[in-house]
Amino acid sequence: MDSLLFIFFFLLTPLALLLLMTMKRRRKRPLPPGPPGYPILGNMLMMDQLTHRGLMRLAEKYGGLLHLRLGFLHAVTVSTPEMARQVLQLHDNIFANRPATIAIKYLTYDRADMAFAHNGQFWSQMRKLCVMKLFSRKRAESWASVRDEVDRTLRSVASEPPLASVNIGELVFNLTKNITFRAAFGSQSHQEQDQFILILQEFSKLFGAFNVGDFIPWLRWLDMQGINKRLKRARVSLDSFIDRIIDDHMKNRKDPDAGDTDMVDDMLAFLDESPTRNAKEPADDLQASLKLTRNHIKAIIMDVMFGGTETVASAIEWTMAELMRSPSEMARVQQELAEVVGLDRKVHETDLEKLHYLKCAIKETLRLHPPIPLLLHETAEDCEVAGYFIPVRSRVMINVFAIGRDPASWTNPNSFKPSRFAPGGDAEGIDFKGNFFELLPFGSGRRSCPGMQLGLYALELAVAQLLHCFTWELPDEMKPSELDMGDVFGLTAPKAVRLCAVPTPRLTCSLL
Ligand code: HEM
Repeated sequence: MDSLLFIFFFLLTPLALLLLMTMKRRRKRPLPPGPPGYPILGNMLMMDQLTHRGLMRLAEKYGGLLHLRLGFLHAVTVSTPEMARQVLQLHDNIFANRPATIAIKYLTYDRADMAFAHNGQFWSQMRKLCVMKLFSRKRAESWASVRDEVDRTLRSVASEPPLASVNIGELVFNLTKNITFRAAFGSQSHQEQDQFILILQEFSKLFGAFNVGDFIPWLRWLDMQGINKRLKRARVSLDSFIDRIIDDHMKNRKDPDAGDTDMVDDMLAFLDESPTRNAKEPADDLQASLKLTRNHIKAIIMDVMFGGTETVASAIEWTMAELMRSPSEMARVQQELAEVVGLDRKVHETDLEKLHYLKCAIKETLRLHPPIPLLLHETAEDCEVAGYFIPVRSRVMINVFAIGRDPASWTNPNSFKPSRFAPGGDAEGIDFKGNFFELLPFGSGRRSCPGMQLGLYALELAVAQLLHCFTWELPDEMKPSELDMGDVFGLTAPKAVRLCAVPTPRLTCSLL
């Protein structure tokens, strides 16, 4: 009896008090508004509405900060510039973690990459490595692969028979895939590239697969969909593929200052088993403190492949599609190209800075079609935003797509009007570097895109060359207004129907 009393007073009473205090605190600060859900399942039956477009519609009804319960998980969506400022600037240290599904944890070697690492020391060192070495401006400028691959794409278009329609979507996806593959691994055989694409495709399917265990943890062990077996197989294929490439690179070490290194070369200096790892010179702070394993290298390479391929490809395709749907805007961009570059040569990188209207058209495309429409973050602790309670480990979805079309921030938000960013336009001076919360295609703050410079370089050069070297007509006498502008939702939001168009050479010089 005595021991029962002891348990009651010394263990249960404090626990009950704690519970009461938490409930009292919670009652003062409600969760953000949201649609009602069912017991245990919460809003899981609304899964098909959790796309950028579905969430934008829900935000119109419930507001810029919206709460959903997905099984045992709290989810919050952010759909206005002001709410985005609150989570990405005011409370950025709380909102800078990343959520990860079972599949993502396994395929990133338990968050050994940068994109899925939680905000902390490891992530900040990885970020330094990426910003200073792997994705630096110097690398962008010396990225011969961008120039070479864009030229190769132009040659392939120029060699099409007259009046043949070109699938621009496929063309530019191949282009960006080749660019990132060469930047990551250097030149490899086509056979190796095809093998790697198969691995990437399986990773992509597994990243997007719905897994009940992510929402109801006690159902994890069941593996009803057989996902665990597929995850193991996918990782074994990646291991054997990249281990071979790392071994080859270790055998043929390159001078890091030679200027022709790829990302694997650059990361070898940080590999724990590397012979140069403990060399006396040069040992900057990062090299002394950051130790990478092969798993880190594999995980970072996957970040680059996923972060840098489809994003850039979909931005090129959307820019071309928006311009083809607005012939007067297309004419203005091509007129600028003719004046700045001249019709007797291709575009040089140094021309890009002078192509102001082309840049406006790209900015307007990124506003209407941000390649990553939902930014996924996770809270590191309980907090309060705009008077609402957001629990720790909530999944946060920042709806950049809805924000870019916010009627309170943009006039005619759904129209394609590049001139809004030009001198005298009502959005003049707004850029996408993360200071203007109404335009966030690259995010803002500590988790914003570290590959922005590289991405923009490939995007601007590809669009400029395609529009300068050719005029484009829609096939089969299709009218611009008939162009399908629907998108599909996944890790990115590319065009649902690939853009096809008929090119006619525009320059007096040969492209072949
Ligand atoms: C048009 C091109 C691109 C767009 C629109 C884009 C957009 C984004 C966005 C929106 C984020 C997430 C921001 C957040 O969660 O708050 C992101 C993160 C990231 N991007 Fe990009 N990106 C592009 C190109 C690239 C390229 C070329 C690379 C690599 C070479 C890259 C690598 C990454 C990585 C590694 C992250 C994760 C950063 C972190 O979690 O700390 N991206 N990008």
